[in-house]
Amino acid sequence: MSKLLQVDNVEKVYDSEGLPTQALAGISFDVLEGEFLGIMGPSGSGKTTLLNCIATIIKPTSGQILLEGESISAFNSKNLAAYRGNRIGYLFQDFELLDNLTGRENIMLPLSIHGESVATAEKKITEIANYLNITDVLDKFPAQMSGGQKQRVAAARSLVPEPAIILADEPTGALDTRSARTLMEKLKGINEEKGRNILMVTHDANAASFCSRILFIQDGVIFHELRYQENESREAFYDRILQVMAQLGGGSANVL
Ligand SMILES: Nc1ncnc2c1ncn2[C@@H]1O[C@H](COP(=O)(O)OP(=O)(O)OP(=O)(O)O)[C@@H](O)[C@H]1O
Repeated sequence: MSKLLQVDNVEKVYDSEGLPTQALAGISFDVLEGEFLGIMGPSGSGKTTLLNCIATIIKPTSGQILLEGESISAFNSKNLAAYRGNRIGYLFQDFELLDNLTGRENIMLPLSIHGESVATAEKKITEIANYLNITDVLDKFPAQMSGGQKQRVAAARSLVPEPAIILADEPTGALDTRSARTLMEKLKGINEEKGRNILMVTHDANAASFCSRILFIQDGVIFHELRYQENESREAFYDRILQVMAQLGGGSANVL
């Protein structure tokens, strides 16, 4: 499998009011084509900092990040806009849907920005809405949807421009157990059936058990790695995740 994303010796030191905090301490890993990679670790271990560096929301202090072999820090403003707009997709805990737009309009938003024709956009939306079971909420506003429906609309919005990788930060964090499970099953399906790449930060062992590989970080470096074994049950993988979490401390282990 080829390397989709390369994180090479990335260090991030925050300097707030002269008090330096090392959030990432020279972290290195690759995301391979077709992976659903989970990032876990205790609170303050650097997970969001890592995701924000990949999303170009913040700049690493040193080291480099490459997408499909290209260094994202070397992008000019045009390439950077294209990278943020359609090579990476985002899925966050708090949905971030626009309240005054319907589900369909929210999903349509990135397509309109990229100048997609209405007919093509409609076709893509119909397909993804069917897959995520949100067809009946497409004409509703976010306030008229359940949390799970909102998050699946947000997932559709992040998937529809077909980015090279989806960056998900605690996507199940605001969902009840059933909705969290549905979302994870759908994300796993999209990864396996449609070959979409996902990098997901989570505290939740259940959500992580849908990943193909998990990196555990502590103090800004990789502490451990787990790989889903072929023919392994999700429950067995979940148990292995819990064992590592017990060594690390922190995190939640609610059964989905
Ligand atoms: N803007 C900032 N300025 C200064 N320090 C920061 C800033 N953002 C994060 N930090 C510090 O960097 C470290 C890593 O934070 P980060 O948010 O990446 O951790 P995390 O693993 O995502 O935590 P959590 O699971 O609680 O969200 C922490 O010590 C945190 O206090």
